Amino acid sequence: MKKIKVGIVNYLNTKPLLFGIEHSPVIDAIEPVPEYPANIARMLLEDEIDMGLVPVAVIPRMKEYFINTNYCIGCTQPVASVCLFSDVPVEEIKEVLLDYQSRTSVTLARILMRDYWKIDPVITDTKYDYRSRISGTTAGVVIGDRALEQRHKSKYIYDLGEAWMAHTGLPFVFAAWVSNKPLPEDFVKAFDAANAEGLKHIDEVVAANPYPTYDLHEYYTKNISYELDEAKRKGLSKFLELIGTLNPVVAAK
Ligand SMILES: C=C(O[C@@H]1C=C(C(=O)O)C=C[C@H]1O)C(=O)O
Repeated sequence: MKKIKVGIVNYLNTKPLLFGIEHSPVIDAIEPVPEYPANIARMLLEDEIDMGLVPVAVIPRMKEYFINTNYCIGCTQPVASVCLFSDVPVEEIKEVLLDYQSRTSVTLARILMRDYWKIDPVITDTKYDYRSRISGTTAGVVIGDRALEQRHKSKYIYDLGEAWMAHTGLPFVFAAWVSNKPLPEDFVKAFDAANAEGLKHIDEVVAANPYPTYDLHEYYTKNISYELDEAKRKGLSKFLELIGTLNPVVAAK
């Protein structure tokens, strides 16, 4: 049988879900494609993969989409790895560099700058590592493992998950298992069960990934929230609605 191509975010935050997938028979039904989130989004839009841990900000650009399983990369507390990093307080920021690896968080940052922080800095897209340019009044949105590193470097750290919750009172979903076609029900069920199983093995995942930069147990159990429950689905709808209020050119990036 043809394997289902699945884009898997190559960050530490995905390891618990990946552990479950790799230890489940469902691994034989898939071809895993490890990539950073913006590339997973592009591959799904271009039908190079069937499903992925897809940045939810690209959902409005899909002809047809299906949100599979009850798992996601979300947060109900500060997320730690999606932040606006700056040398100066937010109201003094003049330019914001946006992470080329992100689709959701850069969109979220635009919404929060407009509606929550009420600042209007110059927004600059990036194409490659830009972190050394975060200095003075130039701030940067950084996601993933690189954000956990940047926490040791920047004086001001504005957590985008925390700001979203302060602004809306809702949890946030960064990425979900989105497919561009309906997938077999028995596959989705097995994939859901594999995700659930992975989350029961956090201690093993932490042990397998020595990481002096940040406490991964804390990251997996307090910062990232993996259950795609009702409250998160509400947060997701609200976010998709707000994307529609952005300048269409920007929203479609
Ligand atoms: C919490 C995170 O969520 C990620 C953020 C994404 C984005 O901004 O597009 C996409 C996938 C998630 O892995 C993170 O990477 O730190």
